Amino acid sequence: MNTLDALNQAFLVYPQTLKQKPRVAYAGTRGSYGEEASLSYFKKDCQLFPFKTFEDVFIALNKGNIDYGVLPIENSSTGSIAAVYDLLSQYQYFIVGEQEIHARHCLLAPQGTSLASIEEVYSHPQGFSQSEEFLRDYPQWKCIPYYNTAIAAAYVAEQNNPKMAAIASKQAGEIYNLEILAENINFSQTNVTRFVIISRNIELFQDPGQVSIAFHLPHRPGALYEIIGIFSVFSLNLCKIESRPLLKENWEYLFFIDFTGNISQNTLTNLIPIIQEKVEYFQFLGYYPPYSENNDTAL
Ligand SMILES: O=C(O)C(=O)C[C@]1(C(=O)O)C=C[C@@H](O)C=C1
Repeated sequence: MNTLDALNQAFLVYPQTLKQKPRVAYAGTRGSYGEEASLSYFKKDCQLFPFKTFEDVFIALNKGNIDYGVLPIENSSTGSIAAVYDLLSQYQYFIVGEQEIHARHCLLAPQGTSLASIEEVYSHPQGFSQSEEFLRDYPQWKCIPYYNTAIAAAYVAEQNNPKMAAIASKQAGEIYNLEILAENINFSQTNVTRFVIISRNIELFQDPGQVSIAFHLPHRPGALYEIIGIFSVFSLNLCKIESRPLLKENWEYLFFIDFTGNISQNTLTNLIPIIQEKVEYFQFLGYYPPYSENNDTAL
């Protein structure tokens, strides 16, 4: 089914409501930011399925074993999470919502450990980059990338070795009985990670106001300028542009755009064909309620 037909079909059942106790997949384990984002979005009324990697979440969705996936897409201080953008284009699933989480990282180690005994630190690469300034004071530490912040904390707890520490949430420290050697080590004190909720189908929950699309442009002068101009004509507000390399063509890119504005079914059915005409490839990623702190759109 083409994008417009799928979108119009979704409008027939708008607004959709979440089914009871949806099966929700996230990357991590207990105490991860992914778990926190899932529980915050689904208001604890869900069955949680933790997986090791971001791609495992897409695979579970593909198998039909779960209803929704929850994935980090962007951090306020380190920017886009490129792997998730690439997976979104690869798997062609849809964003149906978003959730923001304050990521307050801690340095965690087995009880009784001192800073001086640490030699190795485990975390997700995002945990390291968001704590870059703190880590600069300890150049002797070896930073070892791990699947996820909380999986790293669980591993350090299991090893029970005073040479090892993890960067993860305070909650992970409590769950795995680790000592908190330093708190709030993220360099930005407003460190927020934005998660997207993905589904196999387009689902339109109450008051969607943000659209995400991706496209590949012909390589000619003015191609991007012309697309950007369309948003201006429709009085739409561009919130984010990201570009990712196209694997089959060196130095060519897939552009991801998020926009908001006064968007109706009519706006989308007029806008999408105009964009499609100007691009070589178009992917509709979703029309969903933008995050707000007292957001309970899904339930
Ligand atoms: O969910 C977690 O705990 C993760 O390790 C993943 C992740 C990420 O990839 O951005 C999630 C939130 C924080 O930004 C740091 C790490």
